[in-house]
Amino acid sequence: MKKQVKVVAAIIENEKNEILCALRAPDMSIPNMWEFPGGKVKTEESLQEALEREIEEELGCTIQAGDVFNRNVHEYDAFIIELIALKATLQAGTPEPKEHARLIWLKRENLNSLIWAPADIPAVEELTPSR
Ligand SMILES: Nc1nc2c([nH]c(=O)n2[C@H]2C[C@H](O)[C@@H](COP(=O)(O)OP(=O)(O)OP(=O)(O)O)O2)c(=O)[nH]1
Repeated sequence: MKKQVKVVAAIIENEKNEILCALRAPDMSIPNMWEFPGGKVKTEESLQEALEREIEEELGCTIQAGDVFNRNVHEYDAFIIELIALKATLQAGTPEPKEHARLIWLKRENLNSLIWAPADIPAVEELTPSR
């Protein structure tokens, strides 16, 4: 049976209505694809606690994690992911790519110019204006 992982990811929007996008590094799993930063939820953690911890570790800044925006179950070749995207707001510090290859802020209408990790597509679609 494939391993199942529960992953939280942050939809962080700045004052210019841009959303933070992160490029996975060549040495990460699912390499060279764009994602919303975050990571695996530990058993004792709430979704919000997990996301706040992961963002501190990965981006070196403090966020407040809010409500669930999108949930998607996706089957990769090697594992099954439950990807839970939460809205989040920056509280302190500036996001820096400690593990990612790059970070960029993009307007919603430009999100689909990136190559996203397949599990992220429903969240990207929900964020993207239909016309
Ligand atoms: N953080 C994050 N991970 C995502 C997204 N979409 C997606 O498929 N993933 C996958 C990539 C990873 O395999 C897994 C999250 O693991 P992680 O970011 O905690 O990375 P990790 O180093 O702990 O895991 P791993 O590389 O050892 O598998 O979920 C996303 O939007 N954000």
